[in-house]
Amino acid sequence: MRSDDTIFAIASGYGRAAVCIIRISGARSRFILETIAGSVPDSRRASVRLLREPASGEPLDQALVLWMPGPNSFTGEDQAELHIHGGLATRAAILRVLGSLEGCRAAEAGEFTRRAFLNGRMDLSRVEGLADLIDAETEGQRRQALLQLEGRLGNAAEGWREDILQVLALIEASLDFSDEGDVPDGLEADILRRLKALGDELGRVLANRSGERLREGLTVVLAGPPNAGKSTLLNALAQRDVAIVSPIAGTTRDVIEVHCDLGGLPVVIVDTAGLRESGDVIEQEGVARARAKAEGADVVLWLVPPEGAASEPPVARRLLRIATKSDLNRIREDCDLEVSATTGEGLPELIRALEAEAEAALGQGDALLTRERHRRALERTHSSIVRAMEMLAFDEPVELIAEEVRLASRAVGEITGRVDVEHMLDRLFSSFCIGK
Ligand SMILES: Nc1nc2c(ncn2[C@@H]2O[C@H](COP(=O)(O)OP(=O)(O)OP(=O)(O)O)[C@@H](O)[C@H]2O)c(=O)[nH]1
Ligand SMILES: [K+]
Ligand SMILES: [Mg+2]
Repeated sequence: MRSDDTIFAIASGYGRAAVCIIRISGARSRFILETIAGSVPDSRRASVRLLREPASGEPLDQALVLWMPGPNSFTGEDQAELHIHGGLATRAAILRVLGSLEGCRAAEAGEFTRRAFLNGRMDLSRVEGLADLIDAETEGQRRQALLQLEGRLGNAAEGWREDILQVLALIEASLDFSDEGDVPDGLEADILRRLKALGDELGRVLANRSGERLREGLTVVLAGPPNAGKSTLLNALAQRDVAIVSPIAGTTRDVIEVHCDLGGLPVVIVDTAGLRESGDVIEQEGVARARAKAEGADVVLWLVPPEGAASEPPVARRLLRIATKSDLNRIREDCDLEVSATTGEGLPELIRALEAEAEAALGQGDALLTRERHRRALERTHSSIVRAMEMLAFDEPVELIAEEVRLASRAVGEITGRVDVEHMLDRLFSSFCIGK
């Protein structure tokens, strides 16, 4: 695979459709339009063209054609789009012709966006925002992904990096003033103040985990004794026949997950094996998985059947006790809610309770971090800042403190995928030259 190939791909999804959009990017985009569309339309003006097989001149389709020269295109390269008719034979014919042209090939997954990143059109955080936007299944996820695509995290990370580099410049500048090799007192207070403000801010950002949860969904685990009605309730909540239901205790062994949209927030509902001692090794494994799932869950719904629960509920962050099969009219005490999956009684209340849990855990989308990757980079940034403050307090050598601050700038740069830290330092120091 060559990175200077011109690539093409269907951008509008597969299957029969009214219109199919083929996206093209690379140096031969103009040549492709000249070859199959006869001529290149005005830049960024949708124009109708008859597409022809280059060798025979035979018509392939009537299409809307776009020409978007670089560098102000999505990928930064010359780009074209063919809006063709969405029939399977039409698209197959045009893809075949494109593939037969020299220097042109089908794109790999993510290759358009990879080129956009490599050409500096998008930083890594925006690339991730774009991926999340395409995957977004709920309103909350859509909003969060769009904010990230628009650069909310990327801009914040760039701002932190600029602050860190300013501190670094001050530390390096103090080399010129200091005889003892440590930071002179006059500068030390200023540097400490800046580091402290930054450390506090990053600490606040790290404390908010709702962005990652919103991206992945709130996990709600259905747990309880065998035959409590877990699988029946899962099917009722999912409004689909996902899990096998039977009067036989020990029906469910595997962990079954269903993604739901509750009030615009993503919730993953997990059905598990009924908790009991069992001689059956497969059921034992199911029970072990059920316990592990419950322990990692955001919310456990502990299902209590009419005959009561023989075992204790698992350890959980949040636990709601749900009396099941309320149509059987047996009173259970100490339950938060009563439901009947058979009649639907209590289901709206249960859904509202879950919506409230999701709202509380996922917040209003004000979190900056949406992935473990961001968190790890920012944690390293934060600990380097804290260490640099300690080193300053202990009058350690300037060079060592500078190195620690440099580590912080590199770690925060990973969020946007910036690698040219050194270049940035060059620019900064050229405008910051003191005395020499
Ligand atoms: N009357 C009544 N019966 C129910 C209700 N929910 C489930 N049942 C019945 O209870 C039995 C067990 O239901 P399941 O959903 O398989 O229970 P489970 O907790 O998943 O059981 P295991 O997977 O074996 O642990 C089945 O016969 C269901 O039809 C309900 O709301 N009312
Ligand atoms: K069952
Ligand atoms: Mg079950």
